[in-house]
Amino acid sequence: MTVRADPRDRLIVALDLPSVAEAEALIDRIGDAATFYKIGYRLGYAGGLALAERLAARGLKVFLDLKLHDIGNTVEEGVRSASGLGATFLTVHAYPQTMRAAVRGRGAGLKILAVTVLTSYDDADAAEAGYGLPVAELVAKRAAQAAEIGVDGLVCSAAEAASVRRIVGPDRLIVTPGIRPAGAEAGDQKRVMTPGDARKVGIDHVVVGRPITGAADPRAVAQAIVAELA
Ligand SMILES: O=c1ccn([C@@H]2O[C@H](COP(=O)(O)O)[C@@H](O)[C@H]2O)c(=O)[nH]1
Repeated sequence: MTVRADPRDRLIVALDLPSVAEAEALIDRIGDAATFYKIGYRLGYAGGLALAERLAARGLKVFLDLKLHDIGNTVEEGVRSASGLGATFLTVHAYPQTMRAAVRGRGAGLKILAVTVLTSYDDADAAEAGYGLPVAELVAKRAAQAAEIGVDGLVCSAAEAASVRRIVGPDRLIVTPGIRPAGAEAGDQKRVMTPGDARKVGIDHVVVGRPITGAADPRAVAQAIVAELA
C-alpha cells in the first residue's frame, strides 16, 4: 500500500510575532490546517524556544530558524544544545566551516538546513555585500559545498530549486521562503514565487509568514496554500 504524504507538512508557517501569547493564539486559529511552525529571532528572543519544546511535545513539527554562524566550536556546541529542544529543522548559514561544525554537533532527529543566499537578496545586494558572483551562481556553489559536507537540506528561493535539486540529488531537502500567494505583497522579499509554482519545481517545504500572520482569516489562507501544494 502506498502511503501518501500529508500536503499540510509541506507548509511551514513562520511565527514572526512579538510574543508567545500571540503565537499561541495564531496556532489556535489555524487549527489543524497546519502541522509545521517556524520560530526565528523575533519570537525566539521572546520565549519562543520554550514554545518550541511545547509544540514538539504536542506532536507539531518545529523549525528553529536561528541561522547560526560563528566560530566552529561555538556553532557545534550551539547545535548540540538546540538538539535537545525537540525541533525537526535548525538553520545555519552555508559557510563551509559553519556547516561542518553544525554536522558535528547535530543530534539524532534534528536536521540541519544551510541557508544559501537570503531570499531578500538580489544580484545587487550580493555585490554590495562583497560577493563576486550573481545570486544563482552563489546558491549553486553553496549547495554543492553543503551536499559535500553532508547537511540535511538547503534553504534557497524557489527560483533556484530546480538547479539546486540537480546539484544535491533527490535525498536532500529543499526549503523555500519568499513564497507569496498570487496578489500578496512581496514586502522585502526579492526572489518570490507562488506556492503552486514552487511545488512544480520540486521543493519539499515552503515557508510563509506575513501572508498568514497578517491575514484576517489565517486558517483560510493556510488551507488555500496547502491546496496549491497538494
Ligand atoms: O532566505 C531566507 C531565509 C529565511 N527566511 C525567513 O522566512 C520567513 C519568511 O517570512 P515572510 O513573512 O513570508 O516573508 C521569515 O521568517 C524569514 O526570516 C527568509 O525569508 N528567507
